[in-house]
Amino acid sequence: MTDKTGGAKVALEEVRFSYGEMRMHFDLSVPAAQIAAIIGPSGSGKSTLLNLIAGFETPQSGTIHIGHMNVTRTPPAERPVSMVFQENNLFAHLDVEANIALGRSPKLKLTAADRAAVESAIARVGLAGKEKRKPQALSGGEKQRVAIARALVRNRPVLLLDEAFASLGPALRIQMLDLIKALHAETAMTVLMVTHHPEDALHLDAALIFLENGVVAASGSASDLLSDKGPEALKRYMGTTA
Ligand SMILES: Nc1ncnc2c1ncn2[C@@H]1O[C@H](COP(=O)(O)OP(=O)(O)OP(=O)(O)O)[C@@H](O)[C@H]1O
Repeated sequence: MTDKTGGAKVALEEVRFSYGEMRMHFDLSVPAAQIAAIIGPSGSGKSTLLNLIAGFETPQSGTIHIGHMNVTRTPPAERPVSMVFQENNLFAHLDVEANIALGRSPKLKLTAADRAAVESAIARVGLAGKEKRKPQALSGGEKQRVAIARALVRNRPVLLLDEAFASLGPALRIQMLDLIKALHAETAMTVLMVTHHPEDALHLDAALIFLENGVVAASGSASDLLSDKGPEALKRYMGTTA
């Protein structure tokens, strides 16, 4: 796949959302074609932030823009995003090819162009020869490759990864990060990635967004924020304060 999808800017303005007592307030902007890693303690609001962008949750107030589109009240399927979760991305009764093709046509009514896009995505994520396998015959890493291929054929400018590689071992996680890096270089999509590994942001040369208690406590380049001069709150999270 060599077509440049081209990313879109993701901007949340004064977005407020709460689950009971847990009040969250997001004001942030990720430029088009940037990779941003979202880190922070458990319960700080990382998944909620992605769910608001994807449309699985709706803000109580504030606005969300993706590119020039105000998507604050837009249903998830109509937003220009794809999302990959930690698990359960695939339908167990469908083979690799069909699981990916769902990204083009939810009823699997495929045109020749759709089939070509699916074939190309399968090759791009390194699954050629495994098209007819069902998810149960795939490793954890292969399953996530299928989910990424589905996102690729959707051709959306924003990719959301919610701890997508958390259940993989370290070497496989790095392989998947390298795949994202290569796909990003080809498509220039905007990537927002929730991770419990701040070093992932360094590996991807990404921006870092650090959440604490439902707000952005720090943001900037990963190498700056993770250096000695980074904010105290981040050092506490990293366990690097004296
Ligand atoms: N569906 C829900 N109903 C009620 N409260 C929720 C729901 N989902 C999340 N919460 C609460 O909202 C807060 C933020 O949750 P969220 O899942 O966004 O955090 P997170 O940073 O992704 O955490 P983790 O790293 O553990 O996945 C937490 O206090 C959580 O308990």
